[in-house]
Amino acid sequence: MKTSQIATCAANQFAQVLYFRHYILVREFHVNFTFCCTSDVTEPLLVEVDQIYHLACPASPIFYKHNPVKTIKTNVIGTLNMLGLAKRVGARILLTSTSEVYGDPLEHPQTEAYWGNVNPIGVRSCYDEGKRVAETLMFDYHRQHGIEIRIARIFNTYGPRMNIDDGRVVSNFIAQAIRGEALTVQKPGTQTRSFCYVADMVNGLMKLMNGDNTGPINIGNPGEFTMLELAENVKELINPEVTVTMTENTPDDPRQRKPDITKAKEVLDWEPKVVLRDGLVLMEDDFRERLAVPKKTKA
Ligand SMILES: O=C(O)[C@H]1O[C@H](OP(=O)(O)OP(=O)(O)OC[C@H]2O[C@@H](n3ccc(=O)[nH]c3=O)[C@H](O)[C@@H]2O)[C@H](O)[C@@H](O)[C@@H]1O
Repeated sequence: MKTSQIATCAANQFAQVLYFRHYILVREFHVNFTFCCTSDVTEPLLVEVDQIYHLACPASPIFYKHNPVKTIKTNVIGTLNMLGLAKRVGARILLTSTSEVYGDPLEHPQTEAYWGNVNPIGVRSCYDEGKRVAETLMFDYHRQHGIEIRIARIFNTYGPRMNIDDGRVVSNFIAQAIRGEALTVQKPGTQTRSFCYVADMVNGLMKLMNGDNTGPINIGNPGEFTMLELAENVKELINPEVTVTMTENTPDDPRQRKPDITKAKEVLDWEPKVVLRDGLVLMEDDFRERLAVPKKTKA
């Protein structure tokens, strides 16, 4: 029996990420996937589906901080609408939550049992607290109405087809290196992130959707890098001639982030396969093509 699925997307900037996720789903995993990107999930959606990938929300801090009211509406009203849809048609719904629910974590690495350290009134709160409310709504609908839910906590995803001007660190550094511009490391540069290649991420999401566990489950790559280390890797792999410049950071930037993926391994039999240096090269190829800057051939 064919399963009909939709994926939601609320903002143009996230559509790029969603697009390549969808592209990989269809081309690499050969699933039956009806892509239904509404212009705005804060409006009700009337479709008949079996599975809902609720991905909607701008994910780049620059974009979500640009319109915080719209961001939190997407997380709260958008999630309510998608849960309403799931209830009406009896669909299973997967929410892409985020490592941001752990805030600036005091536990390291982060397990799903950690409740987080989040500023409720800061400039990132529209996203962090928005996703926390979205998780709450998912579990309330599950307990009260018996909706089948799945929650993934995504840790920094990167890969080909990402918006070149997305503003997040991997796309920034790769575009800067290709253009021969200085890599902008935000201070202090010792803050860490764990970067997961998009194909690994999509594989994890699909296993979660089609498995038996509600989650929340961390989906991420435990390889942890400081932003200075990331810059050095990009420089070495893409353009050894570029410099690294230190720039001002933004409020509430988490100082460390690394997923404990024990649960994903046990429950989903999933772990990431692509190491950062391989993923960066795959992303470089795609960015070079779109920026029309071919790789220099050695003389
Ligand atoms: O994937 C996640 O877990 C979450 O992380 C992101 O937030 P963040 O990790 O802060 O994403 P970036 O903007 O890529 O920043 C990562 C680090 O790089 C630094 N950075 C960013 C941009 C830049 O040009 N240079 C630079 O050093 C930032 O200060 C930060 O410490 C977003 O909030 C969400 O997309 C997502 O849910």
